[in-house]
Amino acid sequence: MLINHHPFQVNQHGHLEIGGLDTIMLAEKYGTPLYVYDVAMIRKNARTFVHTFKELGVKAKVAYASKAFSTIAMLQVAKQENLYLDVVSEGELYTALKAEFPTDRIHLHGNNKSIEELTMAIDHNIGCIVVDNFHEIDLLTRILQEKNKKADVLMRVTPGVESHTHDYIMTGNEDSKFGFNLQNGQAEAAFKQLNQHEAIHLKGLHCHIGSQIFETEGFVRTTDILFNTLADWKEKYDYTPSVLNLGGGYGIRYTAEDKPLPYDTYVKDLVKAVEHHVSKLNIAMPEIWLEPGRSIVGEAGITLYTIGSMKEIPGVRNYISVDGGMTDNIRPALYQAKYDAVIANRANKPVTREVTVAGKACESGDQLIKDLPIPEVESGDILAVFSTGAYGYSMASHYNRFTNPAVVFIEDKKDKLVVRRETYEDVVRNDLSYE
Ligand SMILES: Cc1ncc(COP(=O)(O)O)c(C=O)c1O
Ligand SMILES: N[C@@H](CCCC[NH3+])C(=O)O
Repeated sequence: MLINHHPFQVNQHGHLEIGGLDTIMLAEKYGTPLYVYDVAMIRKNARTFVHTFKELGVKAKVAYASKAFSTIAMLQVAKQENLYLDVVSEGELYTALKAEFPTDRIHLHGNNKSIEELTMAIDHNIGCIVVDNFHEIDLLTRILQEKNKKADVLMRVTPGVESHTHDYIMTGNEDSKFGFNLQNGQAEAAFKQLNQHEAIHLKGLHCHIGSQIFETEGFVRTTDILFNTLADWKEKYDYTPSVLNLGGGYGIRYTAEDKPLPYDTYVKDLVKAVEHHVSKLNIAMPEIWLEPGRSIVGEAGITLYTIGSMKEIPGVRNYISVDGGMTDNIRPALYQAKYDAVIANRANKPVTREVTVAGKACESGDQLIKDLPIPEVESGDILAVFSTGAYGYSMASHYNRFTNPAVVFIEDKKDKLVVRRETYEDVVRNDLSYE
C-alpha cells in the first residue's frame, strides 16, 4: 500500500515501514528525531539518470550534488554507483576525501571560493573546477602558476532564465549571486580570459537554473540561450565546448500536490534540446554533465519524531509538538516548504482531525507542517515526515543547542547507523572557558 503517494508500506501492526523495516522499531532502537534512508531508493534514482544517458548513447557524467546530503556513508554509496560528485566547500571536499571518493571524479563549485579551497582542490587533482567569478579567475590562475599546474575548468554562466520555484532556490536568473552574466558581456570577458590562459583547459559551460523544478521547458530554454552564445563564440573565437553542464534541480514529491516528472524525462528532453543545437551548429556532441541532488536522496529519506505536548486553541488551531523541528529541517521556515507526514504507529487509522506540527525550537515560525490530517494521537506516538532526505540533515543547526539527530541507512532489510546522534559534549566541544 502506498501512503499518500509515498513509496512506503504499512505492516500488519499498522506501522509504517521503510525498506521493509518497522519505523517504530527504528525509533525505539535509535531514538528520535531520526533521519532514516532507504538506500535501494537512492541507488534506483542514481541509476535512472545514468542508465537513461546510456540508453540514449550519449556521453555523460552524473555528479551527485552532495550539498543535498553529505556524509561519508552517502558519498560511499555515490562512489559505489559510479557517480561523479559536486562539492561546494572545503568541508564537502573534506568529506569526499574521507569517503575516499576518487578525486578525479569530484567537481568544485562555489561563488566565493577561498584560496584554501582552491589550493585543496588543486593539490588533490580534482576533476574540474567550476569557475564562478573574476576574483576566482585571479586566485585560480595565481595558484596554478605558483604550483606549475593546469586545471580543467567549466565556466558558470547565468542565462537569465527565471525557473518556476521559490526565489531563494532560483539561481539562473539575471539578478543572481552565481556565475557570469550572459547578457551584459561579463561571460564573454571571462571566456576570453579563461580560454587563452595556458594553465586553464576550458572544457565548457555550466548552468544551474534552480531547484525543485517540475517541467523541462526552463531547461530547454536555457539550452537555447547557451547555444546562442556558443554559436557566437564559435564564429568569433572558433570555440566549441567539450562539456555542457546543465546542473540539477529536478523536482520531487513532498506532498500530493507535487507532480514530479520521471527523471528520465528530464534527461531525454535535455539531450534532445542539445542534439538539436549541435546538429544546427554542426559541431561534435559535447559530453552532458548533470548535478542532481534532491532527486537522488530527497524521497529516499524520512524523519521520525516523537510527539510530546499537544495544544488545542478552540476555533483557531490544534498543535502537536515534536522533539525536533527547524533545527533538523529548516525548509518550512526558510522557503515555506510543504511536507506530508503520518503517525507511524497508527498509519492505517482513519483521519479524524487536522493539526499543525510544531517544532521544539524557541521560534513561533518553527512549524514543520500546517493543517496535517491525522487520526487520534497520544503523546509518545511517532510522527514520520516524508521526503526529508535532501537539505534536511545538511542544513541542520544547533539553535537552542539542540544536538543533530542520528542517521540510519536501511538496505536489504538491515539497519545501519551511519551518523551517530550528537551528544551535548559534541555541542560544547569547541567552547572555551572565560573564567
Ligand atoms: C550548482 C548546483 N548544482 C546542483 C544543485 C543541486 O540541485 P538539486 O538538489 O535541486 O538537484 C544545486 C542546488 O540547487 C546547485 O546550486
Ligand atoms: N537548500 C535548497 C536548495 C539548494 C539551493 C542551492 N543552489 C533547498 O532546500 O531546497
